Amino acid sequence: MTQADNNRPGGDNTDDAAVVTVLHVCQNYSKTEVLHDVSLEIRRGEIVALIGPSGSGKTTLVSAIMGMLAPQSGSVQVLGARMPNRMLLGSIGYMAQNDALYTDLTALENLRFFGTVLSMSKQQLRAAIPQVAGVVGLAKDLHTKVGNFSGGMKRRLSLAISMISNPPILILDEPTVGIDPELRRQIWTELRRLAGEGKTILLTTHVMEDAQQSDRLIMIRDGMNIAEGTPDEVVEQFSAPTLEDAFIAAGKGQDAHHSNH
Ligand SMILES: Nc1ncnc2c1ncn2[C@@H]1O[C@H](COP(=O)(O)OP(=O)(O)OP(=O)(O)O)[C@@H](O)[C@H]1O
Repeated sequence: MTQADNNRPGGDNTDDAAVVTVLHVCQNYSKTEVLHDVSLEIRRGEIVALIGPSGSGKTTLVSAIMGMLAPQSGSVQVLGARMPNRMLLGSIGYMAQNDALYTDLTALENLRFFGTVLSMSKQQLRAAIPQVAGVVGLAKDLHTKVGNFSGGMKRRLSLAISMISNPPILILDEPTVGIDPELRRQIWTELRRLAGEGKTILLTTHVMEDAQQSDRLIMIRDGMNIAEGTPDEVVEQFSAPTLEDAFIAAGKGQDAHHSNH
């Protein structure tokens, strides 16, 4: 553990400590309930995937975990602190679903900008920028204006930015959209390395390969946590041959549940 980790709130977490604890969270927009009594726990060094169909509440749940919204009921704790908590912003590297990048600036300038916002020194940036750019395969494109990047390159730059300050928690909203299989593999190797160092990684995904590679899956449907476990356990819970079949079976089960109420 680095000195920086020790200085962070809750940075002395032991290996099996819960880094994220969500308890009975409910969230409504107007009269629509988007999250219904969601509880979950994520431990240090785990890679957890939230999987669920479009509109099931994954991004809303992630926003509550990050403290970008205060849920109407229930609680969220991150590194032992109740969220929302501004002190924890620097401890969470976030990759949003919509790339929030400066298109008039180069990739290098974007990385420098976001690193500076996080109070990184010039020396820290000099070391971190080539490292994170290498991870996402953008080392040769650092001097290109982001406005000239493809969609996948923008996703990769957003991922690099989320990692720039080496935060203990990464929250990645659909990180591999538009990323080709070879680079996806490279990114997964890096995520595994980071988890091995004790980083905690939460991602949302529709991509079954990503779900399959995660340590644990949390299936979200209609704002509810309907299944949880390792990929093999989830497949078993639905008596399905593959994860994709389990995902489809979960949808059918949920539809049947609705028609009975
Ligand atoms: N600020 C908001 N105001 C009103 N409704 C919202 C707001 N944010 C999200 N919603 C609604 O809440 C529901 C859940 O949205 P959310 O973005 O959390 O789903 P998601 O699972 O992340 O979907 P996707 O996979 O498509 O990103 C959707 O019906 C969405 O329209």
